[in-house]
Amino acid sequence: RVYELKQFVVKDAPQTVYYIPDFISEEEEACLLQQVYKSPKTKWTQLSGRRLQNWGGSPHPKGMLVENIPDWLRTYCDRISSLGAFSGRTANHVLVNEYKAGEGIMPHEDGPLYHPTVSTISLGSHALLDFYRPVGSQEGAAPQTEENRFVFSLLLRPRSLLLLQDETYLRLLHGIRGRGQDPLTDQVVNLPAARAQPGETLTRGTRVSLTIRHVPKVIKTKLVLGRK
Ligand SMILES: O=C(O)CCC(=O)C(=O)O
Ligand SMILES: [Fe+2]
Repeated sequence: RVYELKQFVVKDAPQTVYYIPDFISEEEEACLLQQVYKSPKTKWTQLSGRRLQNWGGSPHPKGMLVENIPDWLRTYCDRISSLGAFSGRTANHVLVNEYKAGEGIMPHEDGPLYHPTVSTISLGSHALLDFYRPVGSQEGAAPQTEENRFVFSLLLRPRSLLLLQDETYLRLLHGIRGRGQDPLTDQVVNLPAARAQPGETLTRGTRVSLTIRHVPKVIKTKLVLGRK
């Protein structure tokens, strides 16, 4: 399993980043987008700079109350899990994020409630995912601006799969700048795999991402209706 993934490792990133272009087909992308936009309006949460759908339950320190993941997402949870992404476990949680051109997500850590692997399928448009050292992690008196905490970026093309593990997931923050255009520099470490050149500028459209993860601590409700 790991052997199959090995060819997709991003060598210029700290360990461990896999970037798989065209992980899904255009038909699958279209179907997924259709399903995302067919979901009930109440499934969306509006945040500043993006909209969000949560599937599988709300992760909680005491355990996640498991909710059903619909088949259209379950297929991808299974497909990614069978790559060995979650050390033999199966993904049970999906966040759907929608970003309009110019929107983004502040640098953050995903926190301890998830297995330390995140997998992301991008739909509709690209994004530049930026990585930062946490505040306070550098010696000396240099001001801790976002700029000098910045480490590298990854270009996520539509239909690609990104897998982040280990150091990259645990020690760095990740975010997406809220802007409409992305100039590509050599700080984007997966340009060849993403079939792009430094110096190019990509214009953003609406991107929908599926963030697929495994939440180890769950509570399964035993609701047995109509029985003693
Ligand atoms: O849209 C993305 O690729 C990133 C989403 C993310 O970081 C999150 O939901 O925690
Ligand atoms: Fe995140």
